Amino acid sequence: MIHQSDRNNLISMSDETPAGIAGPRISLMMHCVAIGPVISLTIYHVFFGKPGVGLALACVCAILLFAICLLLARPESKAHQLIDGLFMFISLPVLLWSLTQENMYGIHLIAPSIFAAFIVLPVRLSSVLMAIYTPVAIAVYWHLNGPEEGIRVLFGLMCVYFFGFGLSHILVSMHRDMAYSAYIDTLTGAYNRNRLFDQLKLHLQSVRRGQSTVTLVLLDLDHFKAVNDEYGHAVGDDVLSWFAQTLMSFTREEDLLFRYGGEEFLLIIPGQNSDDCENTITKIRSRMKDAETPYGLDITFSAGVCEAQAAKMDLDTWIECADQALYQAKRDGRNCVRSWAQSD
Ligand SMILES: Nc1nc2c(ncn2[C@@H]2O[C@H](COP(=O)(O)OP(=O)(O)OP(=O)(O)O)[C@@H](O)[C@H]2O)c(=O)[nH]1
Repeated sequence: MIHQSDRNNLISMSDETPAGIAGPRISLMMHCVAIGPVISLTIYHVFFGKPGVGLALACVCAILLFAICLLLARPESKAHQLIDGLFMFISLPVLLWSLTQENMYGIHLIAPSIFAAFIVLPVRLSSVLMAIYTPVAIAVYWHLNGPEEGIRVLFGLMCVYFFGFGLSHILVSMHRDMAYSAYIDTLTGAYNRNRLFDQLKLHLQSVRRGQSTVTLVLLDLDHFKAVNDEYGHAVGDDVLSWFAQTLMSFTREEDLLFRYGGEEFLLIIPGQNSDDCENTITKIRSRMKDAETPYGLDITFSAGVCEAQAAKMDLDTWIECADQALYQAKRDGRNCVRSWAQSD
């Protein structure tokens, strides 16, 4: 089982926007369609007051500027969200203010702007912001036009609010679930190989920059075939699941566990060198020995440890060296840990 905080970090729903998960091109189109009319109306009110060629040009320029800003910022980056936020925080009050003006120019754009906020802002932010903005817009309109008109707008805007709220949550949670099942091995709860190479690359880069020490551990259950043969595949599955979960409960938040193969797991342990790691695995082994195992089976594992060495290693050699150390542990009788430096 991977740590809860890490599951949450895998895809943080509160930071995601429906536009952002659609990919850069669709995202850009959705931003322009969603915010474009709101920008147009804002310029109209602030600079012109009545329609004309100047207004049209200003609107085109504003939307182009907006699109360029977004193109320069990576989707889902903080800069991207800042640009969205900035445009929404300028546009929404202007729309509200327009309700207090003669002819209430902005009334037709209040509903689209609420919807736009749900599409381009992070879900948590848009839910809170629009839960304040929608009643304020209704109250302003009600106050100026009386209860009969007010009730109509109330129904309309509340529908838009709940529709936008529901849609944005559905889209983002569907995306999160998809990303989750793409990264997590369902039997054990450990990460699967899809995420492994990205993480190894990131850690190797930080070692090369001299920023950290990272050690990789390959772990393999001993005589696991015998468990399957003697007790059946279902019991074997329970053992794998127990092993992964127990391992994760004995490691730190920043250690990442991957299911590397059938009964083979890989741990990335940042901040520990080879010796520290050997000690850690030895401690884990003795805690596991005392733990309650499924069906009271005697479960042991062998481990190969390899610290990343900036000058020498690429990804393949790093894993290969850990594999050699694991092979040595198996040759030395199993139920032990060997580090690559020793076995080399
Ligand atoms: N139940 C179950 N068994 C699996 C799974 N994946 C692989 N296996 C089994 O794991 C066993 C691995 O056997 P071996 O590679 O011979 O390893 P071992 O018996 O642990 O022997 P040593 O590693 O040398 O100690 C095979 O019997 C596979 O069928 C799985 O998802 N579930």
